[in-house]
Amino acid sequence: MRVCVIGTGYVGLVTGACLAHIGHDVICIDNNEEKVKLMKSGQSPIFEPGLSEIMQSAINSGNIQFSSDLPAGVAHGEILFIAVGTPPLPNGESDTRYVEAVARGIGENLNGGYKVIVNKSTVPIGSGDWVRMIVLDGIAERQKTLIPAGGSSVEEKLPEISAQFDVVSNPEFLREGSAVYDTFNPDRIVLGGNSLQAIGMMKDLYAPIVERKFAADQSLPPVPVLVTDLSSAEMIKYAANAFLATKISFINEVANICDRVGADVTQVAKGIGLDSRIGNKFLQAGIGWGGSCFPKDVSALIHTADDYGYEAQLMKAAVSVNERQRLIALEKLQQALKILKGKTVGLLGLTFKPDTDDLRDAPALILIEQLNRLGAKVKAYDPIISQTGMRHGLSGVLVETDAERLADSCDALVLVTEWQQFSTLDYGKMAKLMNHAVMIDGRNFLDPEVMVRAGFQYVGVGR
Ligand SMILES: NC(=O)c1ccc[n+]([C@@H]2O[C@H](COP(=O)([O-])OP(=O)(O)OC[C@H]3O[C@@H](n4cnc5c(N)ncnc54)[C@H](O)[C@@H]3O)[C@@H](O)[C@H]2O)c1
Ligand SMILES: O=c1ccn([C@@H]2O[C@H](COP(=O)(O)OP(=O)(O)O[C@H]3O[C@H](CO)[C@@H](O)[C@H](O)[C@H]3O)[C@@H](O)[C@H]2O)c(=O)[nH]1
Repeated sequence: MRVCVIGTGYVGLVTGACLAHIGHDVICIDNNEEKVKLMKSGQSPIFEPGLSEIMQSAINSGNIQFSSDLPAGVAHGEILFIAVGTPPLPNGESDTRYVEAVARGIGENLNGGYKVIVNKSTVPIGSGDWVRMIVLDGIAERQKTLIPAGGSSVEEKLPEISAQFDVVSNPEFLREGSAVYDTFNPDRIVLGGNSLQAIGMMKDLYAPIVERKFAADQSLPPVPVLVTDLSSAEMIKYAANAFLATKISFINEVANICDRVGADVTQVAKGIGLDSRIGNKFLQAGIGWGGSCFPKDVSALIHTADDYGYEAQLMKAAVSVNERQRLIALEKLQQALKILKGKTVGLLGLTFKPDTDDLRDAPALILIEQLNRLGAKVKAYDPIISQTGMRHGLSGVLVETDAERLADSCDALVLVTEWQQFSTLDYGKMAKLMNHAVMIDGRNFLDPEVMVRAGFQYVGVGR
């Protein structure tokens, strides 16, 4: 099928590349010319395992094009994905201005056969109908520009724009760091809308994925496809993220109690996770959740509830537990070093999770800010950020090129991101290079006994 994906961030680029890889004819549109240039040269503007390979295979098969030409994209696609960002406004509300710009742009350029406009961005409940309205506005705007010069009556002279379309909500559940894998191996596909034709086209589009033709385990039953109304589809996305974030806040709260009573939260998580009603995923206690989605999506749902006069108490509690949790490493550093002024703290990892270069709402950023406030010097080593350096605009932190340089002269290390590489560092050597060999393991990632043998005073979270 002919597909146009508008917005080539994590979601748009992975979606576009994966759909091209499974045989669709895809054009990816972005208004950032630099990004388009980079993608045209076969390079991915983001670090995401497996993405460059998928992009390259799609480029080689001629199934993918990159462009900043929205009209060309709209003309090309039978299915038009909106995949631009929906960042948070200061009050927690979702900023939908990029979605609005794209929807208007689609309307202004619609002319021709039937199109399905798909909201893949995470958008507030009700946005499906709103997008429809904006597209219609765009069509009306264009129509005005088409009135022939000298036309006296709009009704008389208005040319026909053939613009039949439906809007579908198709929320995205991929995780950064495993986005390509998640796209080919989804737990479910959610389609919201009331047009049989549009839903039928979406099912055709995803058929190879539903039938697990590109899955790691092709013997599994087909991927469940949930067809529902627009608002429920939009709500599913927010509810899924809010539930997962709450689950993490819950285990973090349990970890803080474990710290006080002398229990080990990793054992507790194992013990409760074996209950199939609870499940063992998202029970990793640590320094709190971050990233481009959980914080903004939970806040947006709280804001929506607020708009309807409902106080989302549980979600607000999940957020406040998380805000406190992000400072837990600071508290533990103060317990170990007492005074932080003048001390040097090294951060192992900067990104909000491993296998991504994304620093959006990363717990490391708050730690850097707070350590600076308390007069500590902050250094960091991150397998990806150390390579890409200051392009990320970090301030208040010296980014080192390897873990041993990081350890040199530090008074403590904090493991912030559980990069796999951090399991095989020479911790014995690192401990010797430090002023004080203190290790705050913000992800309970390291083996406490190994750390003690390496010469560290080891401090985990709830263990
Ligand atoms: N990042 C994730 O893991 C993830 C997962 C699921 C859902 N989502 C949701 O998907 C949406 C996109 O997220 P993201 O992280 O990929 O965003 P992003 O910020 O990484 O990328 C957005 C892209 O859209 C482009 N853009 C903005 N305005 C445009 C316009 N008018 N025309 C063309 N391109 C335009 C930007 O240049 C950028 O490349 C958000 O709503 C997000 O909540 C994200
Ligand atoms: O047991 C856990 C699991 C995760 N985290 C933290 O939670 C945050 C989010 O992690 P993860 O969910 O793995 O990454 P994202 O890429 O942000 O993915 C989430 O957000 C996406 C955007 O909406 C959704 O599509 C995904 O389904 C959803 O998992 C990160 O800071 C993790 O360190 C924990 O602290 N403990």
